Amino acid sequence: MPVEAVGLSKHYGGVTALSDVDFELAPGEVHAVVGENGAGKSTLVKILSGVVRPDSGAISIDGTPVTFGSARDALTRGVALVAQELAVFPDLSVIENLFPLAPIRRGPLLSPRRMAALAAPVLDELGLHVPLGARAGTLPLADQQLLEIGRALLRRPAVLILDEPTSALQREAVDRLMSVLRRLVSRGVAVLYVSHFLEEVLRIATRVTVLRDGRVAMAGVSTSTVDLDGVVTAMLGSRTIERRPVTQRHTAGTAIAVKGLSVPGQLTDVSFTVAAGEIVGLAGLQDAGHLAVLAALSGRATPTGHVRINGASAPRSPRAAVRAGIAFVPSDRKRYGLMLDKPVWQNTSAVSWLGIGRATWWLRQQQLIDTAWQYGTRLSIRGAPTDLTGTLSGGNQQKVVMAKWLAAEPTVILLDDPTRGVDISARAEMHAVIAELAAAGKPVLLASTDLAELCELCDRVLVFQRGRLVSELPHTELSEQALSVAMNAGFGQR
Ligand SMILES: Nc1ncnc2c1ncn2[C@@H]1O[C@H](COP(=O)(O)OP(=O)(O)OP(=O)(O)O)[C@@H](O)[C@H]1O
Repeated sequence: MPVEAVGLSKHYGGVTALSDVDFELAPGEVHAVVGENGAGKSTLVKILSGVVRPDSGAISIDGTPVTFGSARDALTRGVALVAQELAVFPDLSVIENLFPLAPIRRGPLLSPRRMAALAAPVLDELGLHVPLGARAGTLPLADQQLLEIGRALLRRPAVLILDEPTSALQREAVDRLMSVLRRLVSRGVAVLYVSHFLEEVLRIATRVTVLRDGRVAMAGVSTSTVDLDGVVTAMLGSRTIERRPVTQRHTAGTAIAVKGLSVPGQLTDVSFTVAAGEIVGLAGLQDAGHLAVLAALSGRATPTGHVRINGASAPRSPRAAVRAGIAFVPSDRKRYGLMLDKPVWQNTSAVSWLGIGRATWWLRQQQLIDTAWQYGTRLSIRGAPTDLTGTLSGGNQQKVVMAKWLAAEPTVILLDDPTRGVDISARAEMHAVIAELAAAGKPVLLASTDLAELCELCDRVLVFQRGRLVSELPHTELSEQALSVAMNAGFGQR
């Protein structure tokens, strides 16, 4: 057994993140850890990889007790972590990110040519084809995620810990990662895999452990003896997921009209309309142009062409978009979404604040905290309005991003992977909220790497390839299979 943990506990102030957790990971297995947002998954993997020290409990590797002083300490013992929050160095190049210790260990072993030679097969295996000299911060989120995985693989770990490795990845990249993991496992590597994609988990993992409220609710059960229902029941305990029927919507009038929209290098001559109350999906592989549509409509790109949003022209900046009532919920919460060093309530009121001015903002503090409670309860955010946002679990942070836009009562909703890293019950709740916004007559544009999400929510989906709008699937024709085919079909169908 390379890793054996007994009685791990971790408290943050009054919050119990992990309580008396036993966990084992064998060579040549993928052991998945699942649970709702805030269940303690990241805390467990951070302890096992030396990032966080437990309050109590013991860890042994190959039967030898270990105490990790740091992540580097764990690395020297063969334990590598790909953390949930991406930690690429944005100003360093791809190759510098892959070999962050190279400047310290200078010498013939790590000459630039040698580094490139070592990196090439790993990046190839992962399907990450980017110039080695490119600045990591300029890469799309999915490539940054692959870059981090590549960095961990180059360490040739005996134990590889992946915390939500596929949250930004398209299906093809996920499939490639699965093949890589299968190869690693066949070589005897032990893999700990944390994910909210339960089907993916049951596909790749040999065993699954479920955490609930910091405790083990299902311990290392073989995936051949448990199904999706069993895992979900263990995750939720006595609770059930409330799936409220999607409110009947009446779409009327054109709310968004786009004609000949282009963004240099990203989008070419795209035209479509969205009715009030309609949810229109945007789908495409990486760099297909669908995200450029959101950027153009939210003031984050300078487009050419003709745009009318509720009768007004396209906003020229993110601030102008906010003032025009256009909400943009990003997938990259670290970069665009949140002030992590501020309490939750300041984040949830950050957008409304732009409209009401700083002085009033302070005067209305209690009211804003109440609003944060209200949305926190609605989206089941685990954490109080006064908690620092950075102390919330990843999925709960994503819910705060959503809450801050809801609190601003927007008139146009633009969403980019809004449920990334969010657990199944919160996902259902967020879907209900999106459907309600549409039912209230708001136009919604939804980009998502989660094809099931597009099928569940959208009235129709626009499919993009290489900067062009190539097809449109009405609700009646929507399926994950159909979407996948449309996204991958040869360029220029139209
Ligand atoms: N640094 C911290 N300070 C305070 N509380 C924390 C800290 N880190 C985690 N917590 C709390 O511990 C609990 C468990 O968090 P953890 O990140 O382990 O959950 P998780 O299962 O990984 O959730 P998610 O699926 O959202 O990533 C949460 O209530 C979280 O708010």
